[in-house]
Amino acid sequence: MDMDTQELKHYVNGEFTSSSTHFPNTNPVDGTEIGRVWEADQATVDRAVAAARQALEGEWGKMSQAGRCALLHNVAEGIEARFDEFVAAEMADTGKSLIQASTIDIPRGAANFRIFADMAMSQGGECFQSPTPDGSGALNYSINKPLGVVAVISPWNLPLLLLTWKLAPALAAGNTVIAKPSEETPSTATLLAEVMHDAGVPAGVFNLVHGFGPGSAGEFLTTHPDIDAITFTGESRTGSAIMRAAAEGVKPLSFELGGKNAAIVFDDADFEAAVAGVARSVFTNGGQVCLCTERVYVHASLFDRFVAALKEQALSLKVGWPSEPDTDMGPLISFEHRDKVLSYYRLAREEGANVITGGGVPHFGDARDKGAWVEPTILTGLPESARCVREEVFGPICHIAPFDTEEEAVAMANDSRYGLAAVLWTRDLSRAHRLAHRMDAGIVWVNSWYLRDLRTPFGGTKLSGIGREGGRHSLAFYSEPTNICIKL
Ligand SMILES: NC(=O)c1ccc[n+]([C@@H]2O[C@H](COP(=O)([O-])OP(=O)(O)OC[C@H]3O[C@@H](n4cnc5c(N)ncnc54)[C@H](O)[C@@H]3O)[C@@H](O)[C@H]2O)c1
Ligand SMILES: O=C/C=C/C=C(\O)C(=O)O
Repeated sequence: MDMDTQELKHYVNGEFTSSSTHFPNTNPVDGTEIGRVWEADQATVDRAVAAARQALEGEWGKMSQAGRCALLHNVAEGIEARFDEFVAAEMADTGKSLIQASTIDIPRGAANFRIFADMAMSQGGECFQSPTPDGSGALNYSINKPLGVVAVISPWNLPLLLLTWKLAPALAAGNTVIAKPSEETPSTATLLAEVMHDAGVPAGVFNLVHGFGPGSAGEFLTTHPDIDAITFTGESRTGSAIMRAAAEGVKPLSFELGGKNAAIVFDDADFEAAVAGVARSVFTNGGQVCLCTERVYVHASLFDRFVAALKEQALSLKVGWPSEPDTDMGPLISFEHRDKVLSYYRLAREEGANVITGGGVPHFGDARDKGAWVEPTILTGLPESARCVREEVFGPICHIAPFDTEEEAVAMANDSRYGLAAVLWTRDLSRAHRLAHRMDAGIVWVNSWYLRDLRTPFGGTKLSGIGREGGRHSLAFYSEPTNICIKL
């Protein structure tokens, strides 16, 4: 793909195609247009769904598990063979740092295909030897069939990682897919289509349509009568809209949604580790990770020292050109998202926050002044009822509040409509286990953040989602078990 005159097409039934309208692709570093993206109309989506159905009932549906999983390994190798192209494309769409794109986003694209190909091959089924009234006995065993034609809708913050986190298990379980990446980040999804094509994935197995949500490809997919299931990662309110769209057809849904994640730093914590760990969990990817910390609770005895230390960390972040190897943070994804984050920076002041650092837009004196940049920001002094403490901002910002007792800390951390991730910083092993059990969150890290084992259940409670992804949890969602009872 030529990034200078980028023209991003859909991938339908094994062919790259255009449609009737297109939209610009913009680099948020300096606001330059880097190409154009075709927007799928209803007819394009209809063709993609029909191609997926035909593949499911054809070559792909008849292919062995081993054959499918060997192809997924080929895809992983194809991503790695074009690693630098994927890194460049991800950075151009998002402005994320070279460090982030090359150590997290793109490696996980390949890893996601490998983990689910291997787990699908090694996962057996259930079998029971059952008693019967006449004493002859019965054998109960289950087989897993694919759900069918699956719509995959993914967000812009970790574009390849989150697309393949859904796509890989869906294909490993034998489904066919129509994927719609975020309109903000079309590039690596299109590269992936090239890799899938070259890897020999049969036509119609993986289809890619570009576009927006309402009134565009996203809505055309979620309301399509021949879609069998929907897997979505994005904002909670979008999840509500998709639930409404899917309700008529009672479609299975997998949702990974928003968060307002808390970190709790206890008085016995390794102070330096906690400061560095919280800085990482607040500012990674400019705070544009669903698992990022936006609420920090620090034991009163450490509070002033911790605030000062985290401020020092924020000021030491290199907010700069994404391609520079020591850059920690780039711009936000778009001007629209920057306006949202800046509106919370203004709101924080209106709600009476102390702005410890940040709260505005950095000045570079070069082309970056035309990009979607904000300053890393730390707040204190707000009540727990403040909107900046309750609502997801999804930017490089956190609010720090003191606590005196465990009970107080847990109560504040759990007082949220979200329940995705929590981080506990303590050396007390008993407290770590005891409080991890009490957190209203799908994922709890102790003395670490974003350490990932892809076999573990990943997802959130409350407004943070429905279901879990990861390992057998993903394969279970993308499968329909049938139990068979044989009387002996
Ligand atoms: N829980 C997780 O694992 C996780 C991971 C990443 C991001 N997120 C969340 O995602 C959000 C940021 O991502 P975003 O801004 O791309 O989210 P978003 O909801 O705006 O968009 C996500 C995707 O949904 C599509 N979409 C939007 N409206 C739609 C509709 N009505 N019907 C069908 N498709 C529609 C978009 O085009 C995009 O592809 C944050 O809230 C973040 O917390 C959650
Ligand atoms: O922004 C959300 C990040 C999600 C990360 C994962 O789903 C993962 O690491 O598997």
